[in-house]
Amino acid sequence: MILSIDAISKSFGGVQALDGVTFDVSEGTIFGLIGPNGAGKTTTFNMISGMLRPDSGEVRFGGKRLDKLSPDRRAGLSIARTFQHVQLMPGETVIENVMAGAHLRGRSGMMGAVLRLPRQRREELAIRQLATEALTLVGLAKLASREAGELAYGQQRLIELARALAMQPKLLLLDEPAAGLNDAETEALGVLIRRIRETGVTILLVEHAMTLVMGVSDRIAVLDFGRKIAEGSPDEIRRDQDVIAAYLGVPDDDDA
Ligand SMILES: Nc1ncnc2c1ncn2[C@@H]1O[C@H](COP(=O)(O)OP(=O)(O)OP(=O)(O)O)[C@@H](O)[C@H]1O
Repeated sequence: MILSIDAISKSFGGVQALDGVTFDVSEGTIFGLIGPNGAGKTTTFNMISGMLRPDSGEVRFGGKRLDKLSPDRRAGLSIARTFQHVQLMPGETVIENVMAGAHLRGRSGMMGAVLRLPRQRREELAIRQLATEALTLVGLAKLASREAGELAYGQQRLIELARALAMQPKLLLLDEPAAGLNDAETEALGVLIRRIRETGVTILLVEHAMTLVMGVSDRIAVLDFGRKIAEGSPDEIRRDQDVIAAYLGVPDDDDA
């Protein structure tokens, strides 16, 4: 298992956002995390990306405890994420935005900049190359020198995705990547997400667009009121009575 979520719980004041959620993600697969509004998807996502720590439970990546690591140590791990809302530098070119992702993993620090210029030049070229490959994968290579802020919204989301890919992640966390996209763009995104998996990247997908999740995920976990109510293949999830009830808003009589 590349990622193991083991009995994580989290409350915010009086709200139990997560209550003992457990699931495992196998390497090289696409794992969908779904659930109605307020189910705890973002909270789970933020615990994997390191923005939040669980009150209890463990998050392990490649066997290492993520929930114990400082933000600095996490930065060295091969986990990249995209955001629900586009976070680009609109005045910079497309490729500069993507290179900003790769820069995070560049090894020349301040001293390197002063003492080893040639090496830094080499790194710069390598980063540019990584960024170009990422842009090619998402289909934006031709727009590399355009200003990011000038592109259409759907393309800006792809720049974000390319920036995450330029980090060469083993695990890619996608937070509602289809938000704001039209049907054709969402379909194209599905093809792209599968293509990214083919390069060996493991993907965790939090998404409301059901057709996308059902179409690309190898496995899906469903959260409702902070608990996992189902896990399985897209077909199993589609037929699951608890899942159907949760989405239809049928009152939960579990605690009878
Ligand atoms: N920082 C916070 N402070 C207080 N309550 C929070 C905080 N973050 C989340 N919550 C609450 O925790 C619960 C789970 O929220 P979360 O955002 O994880 O759900 P979600 O499944 O991502 O929902 P959505 O689909 O609407 O984004 C909700 O009741 C939410 O109001």
